[in-house]
Amino acid sequence: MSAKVVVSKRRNVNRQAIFLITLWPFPEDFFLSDPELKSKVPLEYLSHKEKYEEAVRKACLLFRKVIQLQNEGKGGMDNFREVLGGQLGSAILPDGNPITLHYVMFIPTLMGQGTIEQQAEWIQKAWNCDIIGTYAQTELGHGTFIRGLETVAKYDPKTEEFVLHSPTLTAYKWWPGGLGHSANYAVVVAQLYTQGKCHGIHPFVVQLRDEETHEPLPGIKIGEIGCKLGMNSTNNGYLGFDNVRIPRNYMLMKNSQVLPDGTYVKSPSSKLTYGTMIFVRVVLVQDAATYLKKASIIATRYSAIRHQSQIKPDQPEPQILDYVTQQYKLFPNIASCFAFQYAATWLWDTYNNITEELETGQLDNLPELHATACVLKAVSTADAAQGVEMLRLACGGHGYMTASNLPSTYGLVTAMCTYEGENTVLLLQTARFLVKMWQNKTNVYKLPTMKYLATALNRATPFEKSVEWVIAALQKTAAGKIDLANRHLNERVAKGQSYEDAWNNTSIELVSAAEVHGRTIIVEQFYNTVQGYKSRVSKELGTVLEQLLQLYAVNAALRCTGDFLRFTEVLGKDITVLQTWLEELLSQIRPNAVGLVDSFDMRDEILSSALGCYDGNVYERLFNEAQKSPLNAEPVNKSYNLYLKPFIKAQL
Ligand SMILES: CCCCCCCC(=O)SCCNC(=O)CCNC(=O)[C@H](O)C(C)(C)COP(=O)(O)OP(=O)(O)OC[C@H]1O[C@@H](n2cnc3c(N)ncnc32)[C@H](O)[C@@H]1OP(=O)(O)O
Ligand SMILES: Cc1cc2nc3c(=O)[nH]c(=O)nc-3n(C[C@H](O)[C@H](O)[C@H](O)COP(=O)(O)OP(=O)(O)OC[C@H]3O[C@@H](n4cnc5c(N)ncnc54)[C@H](O)[C@@H]3O)c2cc1C
Repeated sequence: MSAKVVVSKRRNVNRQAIFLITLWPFPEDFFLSDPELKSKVPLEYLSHKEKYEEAVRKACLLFRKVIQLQNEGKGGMDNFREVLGGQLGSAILPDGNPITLHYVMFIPTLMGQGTIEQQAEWIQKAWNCDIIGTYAQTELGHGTFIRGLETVAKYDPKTEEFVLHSPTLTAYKWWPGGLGHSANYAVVVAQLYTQGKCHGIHPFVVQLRDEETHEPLPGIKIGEIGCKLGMNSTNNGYLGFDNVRIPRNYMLMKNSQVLPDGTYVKSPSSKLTYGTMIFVRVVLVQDAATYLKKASIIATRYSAIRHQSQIKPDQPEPQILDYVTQQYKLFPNIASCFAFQYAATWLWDTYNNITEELETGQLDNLPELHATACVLKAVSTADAAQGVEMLRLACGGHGYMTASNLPSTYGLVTAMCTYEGENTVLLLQTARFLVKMWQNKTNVYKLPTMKYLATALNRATPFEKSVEWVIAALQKTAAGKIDLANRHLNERVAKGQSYEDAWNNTSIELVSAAEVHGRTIIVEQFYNTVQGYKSRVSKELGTVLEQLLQLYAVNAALRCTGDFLRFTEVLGKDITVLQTWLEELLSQIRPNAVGLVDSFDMRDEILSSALGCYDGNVYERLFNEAQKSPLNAEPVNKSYNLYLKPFIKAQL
């Protein structure tokens, strides 16, 4: 079947209507039609240095255009979100944006951790890009355990300055995006010492480079950390301090202060220092959805084009989209795109509501927000990374081509499992809060994401083929796992282990319990969203949304088969019903598969993929991309006469 026929075979699925989280009309054309935002040579054929230089060129043009839109009154933060996110952002800068951290962490930290006066001093400069910042927290020796960070900031009351110093090599900041050669300022997280006492980690604004010459300032040792699995133009850098002095008011003092005489004024909560990390984790759930959508579009469209093998001996080669195993690789990932999108939207609203409460000094909901942001970031990024790799494999050899854009997308999405809190560590953070709520259930009913813990364990959940049953079974399983882990914790303590050792020895169960809790939230949000839409969309659309919800739920249930058999009333025969249900749903979704991924509404320029192009001309595009290889510029490469020919002759 030629590409043209495939294009016309798209079902009458309304592209906009399906994806009901319609984004405001962002002017994609304003960016994508700009020839200066296109690379003259495919990035993969540039050197490491050229990749970075090309990325800086594009990033500056990109943000200049965003600021132009803003000055013309055409959008604000939403435009930044678009160009920084996994959709347009990664299309224009597929190997990472060296200025991302300026907008994603430097400015938000100034806003979240600076006093009003400090915001007045720094925010406008940052928005105007008079200064370019990054967020320097991680060190060579510490990324997760931030209470163990070694960079010190010692207050000198005589000069009313802080002296920043890296006492060891492992104290060097390592990883911050843009730190290598792009940023001239940073928020630096360091151990605060004043009047001879350490008060833990605090954020400081530090100038790194001269604002005119960009030369590193005295006492600043700075550079780039080298090649990585992906994101090689993000300019992740290292930073060491040799007794660098900064004025007292360069410590961001919204939550805690150091007075001119060195007196330390404690924050209402040490946890407020961690605020920026919650914000980014919330943003990453949306990015997980975006990267998974991109890979789903590419792999599904390619699966409609690719013909291979035979289902029946006397039949022509079918679309690989007709193999049920191929559908099983693709369709649950399509359903996950919707699930993560709806979870991201719900989490973003929750974050905004609770952040407003924090502004009024109300901290009650911060612990649940932290636990929820941790688990949704961990589950969505892990599933998205696994999903993108599965979708790459579903495209066979051509999925391994750089021109497919699947390897690069994998490089971007898998990094999210590590940065902004390594996933295991974040799941343990959620587990810590779940166990605390389990041990003292008096307030659990007040927690929207955890109130099920009050009743789920003893609630009967007789099997039925419904999403409602899956949610109830997931809740009962999560409660059962938390209860069991808590019992094992107590048994270990009773046998004489310290609570910390007991925690470590129970941590596999704790991580698993937190993960099931996270999946419970995602399925429930998907369910709530679909219920909310059903009365507002056409019957056909409601049916498709219901099919996607059921597919996501039954797939989540089948991933938990072992735990369901341990913690719910489900029996082996019920698992067979779930498997058959899944297969029915794959068949029901098949006619709309291409229309569904079209509804993600990503243009070819965003997909940047020879396999995912809307017109389906895959083979021509693969061949044209191959011609861009510098090796094809000449029929005989010089290595033949230099090495190969002498080698061959020597063997004769
Ligand atoms: C496009 C996007 C680009 C982004 C690029 C990437 C940028 C980065 O990677 S920036 C660096 C990110 N680094 C991290 O996320 C570090 C991860 N580590 C951590 O957050 C902490 O070390 C952590 C939470 C694991 C442990 O911290 P620690 O202080 O030892 O906490 P812990 O002892 O476990 O708990 C202390 C209390 O603080 C609470 N807490 C911890 N973190 C937070 C938080 N972020 N918000 C609120 N509360 C928190 C805990 O819940 C606990 O509360 P309680 O005592 O009531 O139970
Ligand atoms: C692409 C990229 C961009 C980044 N950008 C920035 C940035 O801009 N700014 C910045 O400050 N940082 C940045 N980082 C650093 C990132 O935040 C850290 O890598 C991350 O926090 C993990 O810390 P780590 O690398 O020290 O890993 P570690 O914490 O050493 O983790 C290694 C292993 O130890 C395990 N482990 C650690 N602690 C525990 C525990 N308590 N219990 C159980 N297991 C544990 C982990 O699960 C993991 O398996 C970036 C990282 C990447 C990959």
